[in-house]
Amino acid sequence: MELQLALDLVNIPQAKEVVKEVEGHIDIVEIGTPVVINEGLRAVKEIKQAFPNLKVLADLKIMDAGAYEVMKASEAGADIITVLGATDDATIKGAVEEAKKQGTQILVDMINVKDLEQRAKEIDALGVDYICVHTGYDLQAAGENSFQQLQTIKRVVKNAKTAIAGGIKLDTLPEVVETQPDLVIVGGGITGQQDKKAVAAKMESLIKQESLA
Ligand SMILES: O=C([C@H](O)CO)[C@H](O)[C@H](O)COP(=O)(O)O
Repeated sequence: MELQLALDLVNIPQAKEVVKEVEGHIDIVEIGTPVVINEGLRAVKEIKQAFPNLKVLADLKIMDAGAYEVMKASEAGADIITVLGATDDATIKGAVEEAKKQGTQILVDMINVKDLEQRAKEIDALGVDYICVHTGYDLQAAGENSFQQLQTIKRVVKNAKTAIAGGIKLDTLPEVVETQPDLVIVGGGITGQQDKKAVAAKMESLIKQESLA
């Protein structure tokens, strides 16, 4: 099980500061969608250059032009790029083919997918690397989470790795790791804390314990 730090509400210098603080405790650093909107793929490039030992995920949430956008993110230094599960298969296939050429990986974000079980099976057959359940900020504000959805994809996904994102905090992490996703994505649960390093270290320890169990 791996831990991904999601950076959403920062600029590039702030992103570097946060990563410097917690880099020993995370596996992947995510350049979040709001950061890409504000700073462009330059954010991916600068973080990869500054932290070459960490994998960098570009959260582009691709909905169209899969191959082209994956190519651009890969050229900027991304190791993993996100595509939305709600899009059509042609976009996902294009993204997967291009990622293979580039030596990068595709994480499909299932945010707002209505028939999760059926769509997860379809997407699993397309050769993606990760399938991720995700409750976005707007539904988190309404008290929702994806813990139940994680159990669904754990049951039906046979090839891809499974991942979960959306509002995970230190106190809810044990419930998440019990279901054994391959990847846990945490943003505000680390970035919103006073002592980010201590929280990331505790999360890492919970995740590694569960991986050994
Ligand atoms: O993908 C995300 C969201 O849609 C904003 O871009 C976040 O990175 C993801 O939800 C993880 O962040 P937290 O919910 O703060 O843990």
